[in-house]
Amino acid sequence: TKRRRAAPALRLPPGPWELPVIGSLHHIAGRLPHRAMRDLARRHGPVMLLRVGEVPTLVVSSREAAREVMKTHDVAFASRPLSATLRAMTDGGRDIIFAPYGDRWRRLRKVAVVELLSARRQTVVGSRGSCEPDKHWRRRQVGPATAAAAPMRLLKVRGWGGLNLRALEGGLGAAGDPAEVTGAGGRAGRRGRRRPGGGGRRLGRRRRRGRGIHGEVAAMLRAAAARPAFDMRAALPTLVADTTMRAAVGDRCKHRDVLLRELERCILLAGGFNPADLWPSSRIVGRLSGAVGRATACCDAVRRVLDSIVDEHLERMDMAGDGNGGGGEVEDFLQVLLKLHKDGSLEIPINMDDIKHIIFDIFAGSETSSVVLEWAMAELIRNPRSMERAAAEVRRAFASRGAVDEDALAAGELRYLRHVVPVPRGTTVLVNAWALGRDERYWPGDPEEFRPERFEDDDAMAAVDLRGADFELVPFGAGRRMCPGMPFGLALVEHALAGLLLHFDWEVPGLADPAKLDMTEEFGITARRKNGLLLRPILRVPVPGL
Ligand code: HEM
Repeated sequence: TKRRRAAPALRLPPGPWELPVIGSLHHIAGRLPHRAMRDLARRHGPVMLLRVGEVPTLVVSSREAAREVMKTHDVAFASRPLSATLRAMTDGGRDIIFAPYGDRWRRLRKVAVVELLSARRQTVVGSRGSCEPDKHWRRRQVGPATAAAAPMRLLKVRGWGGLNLRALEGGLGAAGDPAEVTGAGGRAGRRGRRRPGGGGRRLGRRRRRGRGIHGEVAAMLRAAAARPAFDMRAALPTLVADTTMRAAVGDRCKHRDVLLRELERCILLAGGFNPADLWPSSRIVGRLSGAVGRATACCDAVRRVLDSIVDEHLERMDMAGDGNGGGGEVEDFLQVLLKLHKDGSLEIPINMDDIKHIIFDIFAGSETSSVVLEWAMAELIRNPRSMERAAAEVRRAFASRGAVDEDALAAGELRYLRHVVPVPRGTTVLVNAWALGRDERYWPGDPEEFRPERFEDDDAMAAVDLRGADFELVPFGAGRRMCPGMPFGLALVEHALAGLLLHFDWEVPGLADPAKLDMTEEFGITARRKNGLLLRPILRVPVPGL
């Protein structure tokens, strides 16, 4: 085909790396794909080209190969594959997560980083209004972990990631763009004081309405204290959704449950191996599959909710007259986007639909935080010694203060040269982050075992960085498309977990041996727990406000 003739070359290891998967699609569809692909990689090597339906799919399962994709050839792999389902869901990539790499993606991401996810904003969003943003950030970035942050480091859950989706769009070896916004922890954090789009005008930094991370976590803890059994599966996504929407649209969203339900559908559709996506050239398969129709329905339902949120905002902004809405006290992310739309100051104009996609991205992108929290709680329940140690440390740090203190928490060869093999343009690339985080070569001992002590100072693995520098642990991805919500996600996860461990001991009702807790995984675009997590809270440190 045309695409094949234009094939660039990627350095790959020797071996039988091209496998037709059509005959054994059950490997992928019937089991968890990341686990199935890890097993295939053990037999066939860390770089395999699978043919999943008609789609050439390069599966990458070693840190060297992951580095090739996400660092050496980051530009070539800087787009994500847009299957028919994803195209329907995102109006052809009008959002940030699935926007094709280029100027438009760069500018949208920059707006999100600067106006919502940067350290400065994160502090505003999460704070009780007390700490200085820059100091707060610097301490988080370079400072040695404080005593309070130490227990949280113990709780790093290895291999959070599922499959990182990338697509080979451009040629390999293209020059990088020095003006890239890589994430809130990088250059963007330092540059994040200017208005995106080059306007140079500083956006108002007013105090936000209501509470941020601290307040939402406190509300969850009060709810836990009032119940004999606490349903983590319901509570954690609610916590994350409320915190994120407060930051994005200024308040809790009254349509939160509808958005969560639609998000659930999107995640299943986006991560599923839909026939329409695997045989894109077949109209019959496309029609029979129904996935595109379901994706369009999801997209429409989300748009209806966001329509009403946007209308309310516009009304408030009109009434306030100063363009800020809410009586001049608040400027949330949606207002920033609406103003950019109205005054056209973003070099690449955004329309109202784009704005809705971006807001939903923020809502959807943060979902991972609740997945991580639920896994962390489940692992701690199964490993009472780790739980005991973590809870003891959190209580030592915070019990005398009566609550988690945000400021204290914040203070914390290429063997591929042998063969050069053509990789067709348009190939889907799956970096199996899940497999990397469980690889015996990088995590000796029992790599599947939850052992937070791995990350303690005297262990060889303590220096492994989860911010995209060490490719055996890439929960937030790496390179240009790395997660821009990392500081926000980490702050939320750490704060919520510290609160849960500070105030309560936890038990599983009716389960005598915690080691028997069900840990089955479910497949979706993120690696989630299959079954819920109903836990009994036993109050240890009074919850403030009760
Ligand atoms: C613990 C929490 C989180 C984890 C583990 C996580 C993980 C990830 C991963 C693995 C990627 C793909 C990176 C790649 O392709 O290299 C990603 C992308 C993204 N995440 Fe997160 N994330 C988290 C929290 C958040 C939050 C809180 C937000 C927003 C509020 C967010 C917004 C996004 C966005 C917009 C992208 C797409 C970036 C782009 O394509 O340019 N994430 N995240």
